[in-house]
Amino acid sequence: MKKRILIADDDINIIASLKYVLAEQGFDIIAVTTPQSVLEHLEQQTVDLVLLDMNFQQDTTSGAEGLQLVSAVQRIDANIPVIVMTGWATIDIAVEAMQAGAKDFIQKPWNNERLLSAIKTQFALAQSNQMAERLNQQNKLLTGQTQLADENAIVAYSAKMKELMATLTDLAQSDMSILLSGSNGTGKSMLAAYVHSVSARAAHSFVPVNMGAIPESLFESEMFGHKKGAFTDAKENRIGRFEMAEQGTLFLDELANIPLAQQAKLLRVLEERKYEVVGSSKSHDADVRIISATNSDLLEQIANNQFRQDLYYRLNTVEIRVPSLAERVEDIPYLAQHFLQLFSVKYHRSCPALSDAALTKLQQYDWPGNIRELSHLMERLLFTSKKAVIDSQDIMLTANGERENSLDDPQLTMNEIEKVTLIKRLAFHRGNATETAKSLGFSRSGYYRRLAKYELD
Ligand SMILES: Nc1ncnc2c1ncn2[C@@H]1O[C@H](COP(=O)(O)OP(=O)(O)OP(=O)(O)O)[C@@H](O)[C@H]1O
Repeated sequence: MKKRILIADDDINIIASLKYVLAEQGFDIIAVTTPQSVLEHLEQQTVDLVLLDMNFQQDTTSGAEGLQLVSAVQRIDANIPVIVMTGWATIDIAVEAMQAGAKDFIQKPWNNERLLSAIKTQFALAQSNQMAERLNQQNKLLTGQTQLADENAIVAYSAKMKELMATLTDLAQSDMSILLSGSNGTGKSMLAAYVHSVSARAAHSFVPVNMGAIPESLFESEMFGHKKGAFTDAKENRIGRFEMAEQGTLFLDELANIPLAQQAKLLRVLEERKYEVVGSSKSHDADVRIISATNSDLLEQIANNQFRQDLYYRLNTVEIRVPSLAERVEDIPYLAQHFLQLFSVKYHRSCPALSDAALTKLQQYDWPGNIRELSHLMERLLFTSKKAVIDSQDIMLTANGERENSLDDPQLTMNEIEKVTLIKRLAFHRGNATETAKSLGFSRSGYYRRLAKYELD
């Protein structure tokens, strides 16, 4: 949009030549000849800059009239830059005008280049002030929300996520088994907990179990519990996950990692709605709602005889696909700010803002690790950028979606090297846990132990 300049001078010849010079530069010009009409115009329309004569009556040389007008303009809108002009320039008038709020001072007869450069400088300054003010407001808003920072708050602004949340809220009212599918880090665990929290079972426990992390030999003991002495290592009675989730929700995460033999045991419990504690023959009712999650293609696993079809049908009364982050780029700015806020509260640091260019960069990246990756990046940026406004060059991403973490850094400890390697390998296998563990030579439980250790889970 064209910038609008208000010229105020009582000499119509001066107005004519200023108009000529400025209109040629593409500015929209309004010209007035009395102090009163300056104020009237400012009250009625948007003006981006005022070019003001300091002496409206030719015989006055004090500049008092101009000074009063500068102050009056400031009272109407302190953000409008005022450049004063006078034919009787003295350093005193210049100083007074600046003190009254003028941003610059031009001496008549003026030099066109100097005049244009002064005007352009004011427009550039006004724009950056406006930007700083916007960021300041955003920061205030975020700091004001500090008390409300909630790591369980689900960010869902995109149409896809709004629809998904509405479906889940609806399904939560039923007792149906829900299978959440989607890549790693898309929020499946969080959404499972959400369903529980708005369901009729909310007053009871939500019990997550990472099926990949349970050693095969301990599956029954973990899930159904054991009696003291039931096997060599059973030194105490142990409550299983089904019992913990009694009347609540049992969340079976990484479902595809259940070995076939254990799948049969789980299926029996789900069919009969009864289970036995290891070392006891007494049956317990399994009053739990099951939500499960997977990032694998279960149909492919069924076709390869790695997953039981009957168990799949038992668990997927409803199957919901959680979209990857790249499929909901509209959420990225909100998520990024949400995590910056959460981490700044956690680490007692002031919360930085993200520049528009930084947000664009985040939206153009493909996020193989999805929301978890975004969250880790925001945590890291809080320490590496240390700026009030994070800009695009502060964000280290590469075009193919891999992080620029160098293992050659001589400062890295062995743990840090392991963590970086794990992150890189996970990204390489696009979040596939089985492939990542296999390629690093870790057992499934060893892999999950490390994920937990480095807080990558
Ligand atoms: N919509 C969201 N709003 C805010 N935070 C989110 C959202 N979705 C996910 N998160 C956060 O991102 C991280 C990863 O989410 P979560 O663990 O639920 O993903 P997941 O799909 O279960 O991952 P995995 O398949 O690896 O188990 C968590 O810290 C979670 O709190």
